[in-house]
Amino acid sequence: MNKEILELVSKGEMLPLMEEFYTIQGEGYHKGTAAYFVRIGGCDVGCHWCDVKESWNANLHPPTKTASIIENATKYSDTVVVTGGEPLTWNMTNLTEGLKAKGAMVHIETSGAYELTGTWDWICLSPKKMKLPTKEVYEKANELKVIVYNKDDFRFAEEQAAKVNEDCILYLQPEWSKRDKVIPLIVDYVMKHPKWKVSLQTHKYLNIP
Ligand SMILES: C[S@@+](CC[C@H](N)C(=O)[O-])C[C@H]1O[C@@H](n2cnc3c(N)ncnc32)[C@H](O)[C@@H]1O
Ligand SMILES: Nc1nc2[nH]cc(C(=O)O)c2c(=O)[nH]1
Ligand code: SF4
Ligand SMILES: [Mg+2]
Repeated sequence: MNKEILELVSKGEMLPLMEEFYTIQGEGYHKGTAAYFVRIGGCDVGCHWCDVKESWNANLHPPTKTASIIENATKYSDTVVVTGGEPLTWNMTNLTEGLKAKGAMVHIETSGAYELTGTWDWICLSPKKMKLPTKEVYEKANELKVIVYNKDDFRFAEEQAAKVNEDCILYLQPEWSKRDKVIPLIVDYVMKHPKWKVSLQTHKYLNIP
């Protein structure tokens, strides 16, 4: 990236866009609802089971004018889900304010590991052990979505639930490759601890993006 582009990216006026697609939100509270997904490249959290590792290296994704992302997304849907990669790697103020000015509801999928920028109608916080969320995102999260890969993740889930605000909706989501093993554990756990709900990656069962 040349100096001029780097400067625009640092201001959030350009963003490394990996892909964008109109689909059905597969996970969490809004699952089943049509939404336009904007996937921004760049993440150094390093989850070994991440299902979009191709997103990690921001340099592989073309710096794209935020104004054109906004223009395009709002043609498809009045709900835009910003994901990645880790969207909070970047300054989200421009993108979210532009989308909201066009009347869109703006959601984020985030690990919460970096400063919370942008104005959001819905924050899905999916915390990761390697890089814990910031204090602000625990206070503002609308849903907490903990990925269950092994039994220790139930302990981690409770530790994270103790940090979020009291209105935050609590989900346990099986790590995809371990689903056969962990789904029975999650079902059992949710029946014993009904403040939690199950979230599945329903788009993978529907064979949609
Ligand atoms: C790819 S991440 C991108 C957004 C952000 N970096 C994050 O982790 O929240 C989108 C969502 O997918 C979840 N996820 C990623 N890989 C997964 C897997 N193998 N099984 C289940 N959920 C997964 C993440 O925890 C997150 O909730
Ligand atoms: N359909 C669909 N729903 C999703 N919910 C969160 C996703 C993500 O990767 O952030 C995702 C995704 O990739 N596809
Ligand atoms: S934080 Fe999100 S994008 Fe980054 S490695 Fe973990 S699941 Fe993947
Ligand atoms: Mg996904």
